[in-house]
Amino acid sequence: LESLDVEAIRQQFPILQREFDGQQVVYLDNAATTQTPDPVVNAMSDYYREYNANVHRGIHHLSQEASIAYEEAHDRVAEFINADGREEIVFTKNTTEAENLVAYSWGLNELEPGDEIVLTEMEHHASLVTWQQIGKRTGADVKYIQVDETGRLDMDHARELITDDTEIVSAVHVSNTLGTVNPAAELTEIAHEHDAFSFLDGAQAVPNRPVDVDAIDADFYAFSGHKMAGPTGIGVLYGKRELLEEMEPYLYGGGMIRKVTFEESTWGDLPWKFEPGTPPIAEAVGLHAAVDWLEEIGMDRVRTHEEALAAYAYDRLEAEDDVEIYGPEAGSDRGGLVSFNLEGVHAHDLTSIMNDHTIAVRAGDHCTQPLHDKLGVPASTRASFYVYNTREEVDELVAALEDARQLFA
Ligand SMILES: Cc1ncc(COP(=O)(O)O)c(CN[C@@H](CS)C(=O)O)c1O
Repeated sequence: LESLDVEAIRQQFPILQREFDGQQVVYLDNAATTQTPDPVVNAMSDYYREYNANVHRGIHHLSQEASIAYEEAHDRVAEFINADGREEIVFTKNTTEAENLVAYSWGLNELEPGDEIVLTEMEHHASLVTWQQIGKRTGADVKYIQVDETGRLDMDHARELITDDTEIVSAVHVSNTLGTVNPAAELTEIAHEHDAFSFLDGAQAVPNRPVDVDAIDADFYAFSGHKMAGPTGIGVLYGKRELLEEMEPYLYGGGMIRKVTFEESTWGDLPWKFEPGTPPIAEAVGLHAAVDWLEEIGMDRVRTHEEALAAYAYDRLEAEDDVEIYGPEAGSDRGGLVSFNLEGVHAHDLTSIMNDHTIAVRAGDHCTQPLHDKLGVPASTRASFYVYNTREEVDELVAALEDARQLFA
């Protein structure tokens, strides 16, 4: 697998040439959001310049072009994750809304006291808070698969926790804090052994590695456009067709109906049933362009590049005596990010020092507060990589630690 031509890739991101105080930006906050390459920006500009119109098959030429582009974006995303067609691809605002769609449309209607929702201790708030609140409103119990001392899921505990009372297992595919790559297919298999649904949060997986929802056999799978070189404002809920067919929408309005009378309404075909009102048309065009752009690079090469950078960062940070790293050692089950703390320096102070060096990393709980409580730290600093990052940028990150030591430690 030949490596990426990072320089050629970087040329497509003018933002990476930006300087602050005479220093070129080192963008290592890709788990929060990735940057947007020119082909994606241009595709969205072209839409607004040449065929902007509302969708749902208006009669005029522009609406027909916009409708086709919007519908074909669903087809392209379906192909990208090996779903069975556009009917299984609902465009949402983001991963968070995709989680809420299943929670409100299925969870609120189907769950009752005695049922169980199984999450993991490393869940992002998008999943954890959503299902926690649905549990409170339905009386279903919420349980958490433990994370072991290496930062991996305790799969023995998973097998113990998932029972015939489990109705859904909602798990992060790749942890945005630990980098852990969870065994999505195995979790799904265990869930299915107990007739429970499997919902994978793929916000840190689809942008970074090949994902095949059919091979995983997930019932639901969610991710966001802005984390995969695409625009903000669009996410994806994948759902098995037969499940989405049975689910009641929870957002109503135009575009999602078949027939409306004063007394009653019936719902449109999939996926439109779950896409009320004017959808994110330009964003869908952008997401389509992002998928094309990523596929041109090749997701295997994206994964290899990220894992190599994460391994290099892990090794460099591991070599520092006063750095604590969270999550599994570098390898096949660590994605392209590293969260850590520098002894004696709060993550926010460290990240501020990093910013003095024009290095963009993230400090905080990364929307995984319960996990940080379990780790026994209030916050961590996280460096997360993408296709345009280099080993030299990792070296700059490590070098900046010295300033922090001088100032704070
Ligand atoms: C695993 C995981 N699951 C869900 C989300 C939410 O994605 P949205 O597009 O914001 O809805 C995220 C986004 N995590 C950002 C913001 S906290 C991070 O810095 O890690 C995620 O990483």
